[in-house]
Amino acid sequence: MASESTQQGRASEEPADPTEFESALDTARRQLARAASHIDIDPNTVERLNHPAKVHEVSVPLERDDGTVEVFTGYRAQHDSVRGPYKGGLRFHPGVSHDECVGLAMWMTWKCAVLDLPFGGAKGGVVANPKELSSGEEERLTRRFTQEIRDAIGPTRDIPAPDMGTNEQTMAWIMDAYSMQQAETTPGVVTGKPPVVGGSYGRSEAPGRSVAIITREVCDYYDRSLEGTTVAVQGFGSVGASAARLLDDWGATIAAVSDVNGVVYDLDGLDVQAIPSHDEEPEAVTKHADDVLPSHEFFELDVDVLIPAAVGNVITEANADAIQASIIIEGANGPTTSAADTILDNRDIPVVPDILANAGGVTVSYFEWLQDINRRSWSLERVNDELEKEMLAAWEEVRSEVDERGVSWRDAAYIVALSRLAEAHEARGLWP
Ligand SMILES: NC(=O)C1=CN([C@@H]2O[C@H](COP(=O)(O)OP(=O)(O)OC[C@H]3O[C@@H](n4cnc5c(N)ncnc54)[C@H](OP(=O)(O)O)[C@@H]3O)[C@@H](O)[C@H]2O)C=CC1
Ligand SMILES: O=C(O)CCC(=O)C(=O)O
Repeated sequence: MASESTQQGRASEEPADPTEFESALDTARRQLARAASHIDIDPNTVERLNHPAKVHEVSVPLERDDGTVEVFTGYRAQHDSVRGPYKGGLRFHPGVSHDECVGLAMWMTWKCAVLDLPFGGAKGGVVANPKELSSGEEERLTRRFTQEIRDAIGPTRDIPAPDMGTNEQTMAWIMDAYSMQQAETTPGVVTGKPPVVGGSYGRSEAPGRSVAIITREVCDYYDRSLEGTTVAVQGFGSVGASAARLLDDWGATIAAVSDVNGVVYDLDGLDVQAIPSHDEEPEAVTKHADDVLPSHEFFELDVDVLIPAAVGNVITEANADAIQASIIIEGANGPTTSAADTILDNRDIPVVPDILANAGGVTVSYFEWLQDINRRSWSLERVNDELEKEMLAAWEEVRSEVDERGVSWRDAAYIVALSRLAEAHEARGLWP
């Protein structure tokens, strides 16, 4: 039984009204509360999981190319480490905030647990728009941020990785800055590095590959062949472009892709292999297109599968009723608000959650960490084979919860994750 003071603490942490703006933290807390109600879990463990273990907030001074100094804010939220070192990406984006990092760190905890990886959850970032920084400024910002969080990270403590606005190059700078501070080369401090400095083959495509694998399995589950299935993918970055290209390879028709400026749509199929990804050329989806639909029309497209793979909070109660697709696969983290989740549930539109669908990124990060520890490089074929096995194992666990309990895909994934976390907390004896 929780003490009165804990219950008071809980009440004060209630997420805001779901019809108002919902932060990643609000969504993550609502999802946790809902999933916990399906299983027999100690309320003290749930209360612990409702809060991050630590949030580091740092000021990051940057000397701009013109000699002026601007101070940016950076965060590293560490949610839970009961199953292993903290793990999760770093974002460079103007929308980064304390609460966003905490919500995203919670999702990392569940994601690692769904995949049964020996990691906990973290997330961080810098409140900055990389499109407004020169390459030199981006490098100085990254190195200084690394210096500010150096005591919080490390190969057995907390291992960052890429997320929106960061990439292999960012990770190489972090590895170099950290290694210089430690006076020894430490590849295991970050994952998602270029293979030439200890990165894993296949890491940058891995989250998109897992989205494609799960889309294939979900289509099969609902007796739908990928051949003839039309798919719309929002965002053409590390996640969206790889998912779209693989699904195209596997016979699906990619009818729409989008970037920050809008949507490109052709029901007969787009040549997604020829469109540069965000990393190759930002905003290339719309830059070279003749007809561009406004961004909000993405959710009303007449396609079979929607894959939001850009930013969070895009499927809301304002557009959930207008969705025509019959399956949603979450490529981005937190694209669906709680209110939208309820609407889609009532409309019998399955939403396959981020913590399963895009988990290929952190899974290959785990492979990279193992390769760094062992100083051995795996071939691309081995990485992709092992990823396929891990994703299918997680898919089977989640699918059987859906079949046995009749719960949503999100609740099923949470049940798998929470059961593992509860057992680990109990085994370590951290809780009464
Ligand atoms: N990278 C990773 O390893 C993983 C990332 N994720 C999640 O996937 C999502 C995308 O990340 P990632 O692919 O790495 O990001 P990238 O930075 O590689 O690409 C982001 C893409 O989204 C587009 N975009 C940005 N803002 C908007 C918007 N408001 N509306 C529509 N499109 C937009 C960008 O367009 P433009 O080119 O015009 O800027 C770009 O195509 C995030 O939620 C991230 O947390 C999840 C698992 C792993
Ligand atoms: O690879 C990782 O460690 C984390 C990737 C990530 O940030 C995510 O899955 O959201």
